[in-house]
Amino acid sequence: MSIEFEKFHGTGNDFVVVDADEYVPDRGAFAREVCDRRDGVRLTDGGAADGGATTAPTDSVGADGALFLALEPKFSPPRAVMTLVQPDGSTAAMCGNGARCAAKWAAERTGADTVMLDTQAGTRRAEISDDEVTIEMGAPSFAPGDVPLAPDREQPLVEETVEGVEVTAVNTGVPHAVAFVEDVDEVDLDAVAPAVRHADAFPEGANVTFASRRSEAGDGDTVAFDQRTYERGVEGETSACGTGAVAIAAVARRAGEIDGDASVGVFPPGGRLGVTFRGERASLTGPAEREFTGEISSTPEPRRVSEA
Ligand SMILES: N[C@@H](CCC[C@H](N)C(=O)O)C(=O)O
Repeated sequence: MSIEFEKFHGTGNDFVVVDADEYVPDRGAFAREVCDRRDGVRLTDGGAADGGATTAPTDSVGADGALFLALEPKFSPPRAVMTLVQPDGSTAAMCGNGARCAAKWAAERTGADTVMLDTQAGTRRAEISDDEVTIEMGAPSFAPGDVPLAPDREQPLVEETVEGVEVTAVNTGVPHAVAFVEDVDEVDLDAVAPAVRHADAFPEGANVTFASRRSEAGDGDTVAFDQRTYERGVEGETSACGTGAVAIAAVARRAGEIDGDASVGVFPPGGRLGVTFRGERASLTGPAEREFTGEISSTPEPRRVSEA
């Protein structure tokens, strides 16, 4: 069995995009296989890709997740149902950069410049231009039940020490523990983030996002932050995280560090993301690009639990 895919990235956060009509009986097993940075999707010459043909390690690309997209083009604007399956086989309710890639994918198929995306975190409107996609991200929530925090917790977790790191917990579609530090590049993410990601405070886990404020903002931004995020499901650092960028802006806003209408530039290792607010609702802007298309030569079949 072989299936077609497209490889996209949003500010360096990269995804294998699969039309939901393709036969993938076990999405978790598929994502574990194709996202593997060593043995997953690989580039071959001429920009095509094949899941099993190439062996040169320098050509390995993997991905931060597999996006399954079900297009419903008969609506105006067109809609797509987005499901993100992560490299560990788990499903995430929302992905800011993945949603921007999904919107670009749907726009390329339909010619529309507005797309509605149905995610597990809600329906999100996306506006697509030549080089950027802006997506509505909803209202970030600090409420203990929304993050979620431990069931006996009644107050938001704000500037509290969790596993040695002072964090604020917010849900921007998925949970984030946000820590402001002097310099994100000084943080040993692999050493400190896993304990926070798995802390009892977060019964469903959390993405761990570090931020430091830049002394100057540019590009029309009112304020700018550097970002590094350790992602749940990837279990490592990614080049960018859209929900993390919104989380930084939301926590800074809650702390009164930025004005309600500020245009916030967030700089993960992969580039720049823009965050703005209309009332309590956030929007996320950044580049989304198709890198190449290909076929994956084998589709993992569902495994019995005893084989897993
Ligand atoms: N990279 C994403 C976030 C994906 C979900 C996350 N790993 C989780 O499990 O919550 C983004 O751009 O927002």
